[in-house]
Amino acid sequence: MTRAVLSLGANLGDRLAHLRAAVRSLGPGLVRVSGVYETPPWGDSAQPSYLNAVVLMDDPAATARDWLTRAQACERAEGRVRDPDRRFGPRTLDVDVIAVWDGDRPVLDDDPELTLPHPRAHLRAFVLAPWLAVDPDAELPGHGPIAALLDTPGPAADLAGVRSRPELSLESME
Ligand SMILES: Nc1ncnc2c1ncn2[C@@H]1O[C@H](COP(=O)(O)OP(=O)(O)OP(=O)(O)O)[C@@H](O)[C@H]1O
Ligand SMILES: Nc1nc2c(c(=O)[nH]1)N=C(CO)CN2
Repeated sequence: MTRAVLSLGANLGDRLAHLRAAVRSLGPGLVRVSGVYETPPWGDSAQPSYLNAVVLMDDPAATARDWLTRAQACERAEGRVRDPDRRFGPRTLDVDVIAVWDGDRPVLDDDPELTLPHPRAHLRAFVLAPWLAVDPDAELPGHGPIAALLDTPGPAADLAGVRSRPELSLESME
């Protein structure tokens, strides 16, 4: 049985529509959806700002690898095109697997195809802030409480630019 935290990001096209499509297609197993946040681009500043959110998932049948398969299927469905020359460049939809638990045990893996926890999650206010809002006691395996991570220099500096967009809810999409 696995639980997973996935992060969603979009900065091209109809950003909200891409996030909504991801939430809809992740469907069964969705436990909680964060609010939507407007965030400055991280890692490559010459691109539009992002909408970011985090979802908490739980599916007794899913392996850790299944979460990556589902994440990548969502990205493909939203027409994501990878630019090999821009590692952190713009995209219609990015779905990252932030962390996975098998029962109470965190899944740790240094496989480049699926590194767990996500190797840059602890540095990203655009992941930590939405996650904290839906699970204040959460811990990122190997790094500790996410509330404390948001107090570390990189995320703390970036947090000032992270803005809640309550009018852009992902929860009631009918
Ligand atoms: N935890 C993870 N979540 C998503 N992809 C991962 C993870 N660990 C490794 N990968 C691998 O990373 C590769 C590149 O993924 P992607 O293009 O989404 O990266 P990115 O979004 O540009 O950068 P970042 O992973 O820093 O957000 C994928 O082929 C995937 O197999
Ligand atoms: N604010 C923000 N910046 C990013 C994001 C993202 O989702 N949000 N995703 C990236 C992909 O690696 C690179 N930079």
